[in-house]
Amino acid sequence: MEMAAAKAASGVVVSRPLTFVTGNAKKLEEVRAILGQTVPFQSLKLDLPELQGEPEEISKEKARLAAVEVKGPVLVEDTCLCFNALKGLPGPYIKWFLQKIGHEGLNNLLMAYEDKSAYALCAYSFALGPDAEPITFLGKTLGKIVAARGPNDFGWDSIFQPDGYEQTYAEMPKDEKNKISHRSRALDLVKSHFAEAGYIFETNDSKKSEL
Ligand SMILES: O=c1nc[nH]c2c1ncn2[C@H]1C[C@H](O)[C@@H](COP(=O)(O)OP(=O)(O)OP(=O)(O)O)O1
Ligand SMILES: [Mg+2]
Repeated sequence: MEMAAAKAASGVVVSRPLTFVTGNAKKLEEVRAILGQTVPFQSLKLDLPELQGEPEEISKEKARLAAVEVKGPVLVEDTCLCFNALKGLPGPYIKWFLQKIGHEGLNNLLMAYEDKSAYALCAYSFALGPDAEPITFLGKTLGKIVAARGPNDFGWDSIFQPDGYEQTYAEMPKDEKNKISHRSRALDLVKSHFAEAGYIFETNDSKKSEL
């Protein structure tokens, strides 16, 4: 399907709403908090298949699949947790590692190593439609892996302590995490890109909302 994008005086009017596709409610919560005020979007709960490979490629392929499903502009995200001692693993496979071995198992993976440093990496991909090539934006936060501290309500938040902080992501107030997180850093780039392109996405109530 061809995406109609008409030039308006103030920007590019995209004739469809932007859809953020994710199967993860906690992710969506953070994206709402970080992006919500600036960029209007709707969400679609869909657990898209993820190809093995480098984070950027996984994210791009997710965007391609999402754009075909939605038939319009989509934003997707793939998050990695990378241990330096393990040359970046579990990386994109963190979801399955977490599911199978949990916080303690993830700590145990590093038992044989002195180096507990890690980084959280977020790869956002945006596609204007099913025929458009997705663009990717990366955000990274450095830290280390610690024994779980704080509420256990979002993934590996309780075992990741960002550099310069005494608290894990889980112990930090949400707005504090959202200031320094891998997710907010990647979304800053997404926001800048939308602002530069001058996109005006159609909103659900069919009012056009300017950036
Ligand atoms: O800020 C975060 N703090 C803690 N944990 C996090 C965070 N962000 C993602 N996570 C978890 C969710 C999943 O276990 C894995 C990423 O996998 P990832 O494929 O990106 O997420 P997902 O499958 O849950 O949702 P989606 O449908 O958007 O792919 O790390
Ligand atoms: Mg996923």
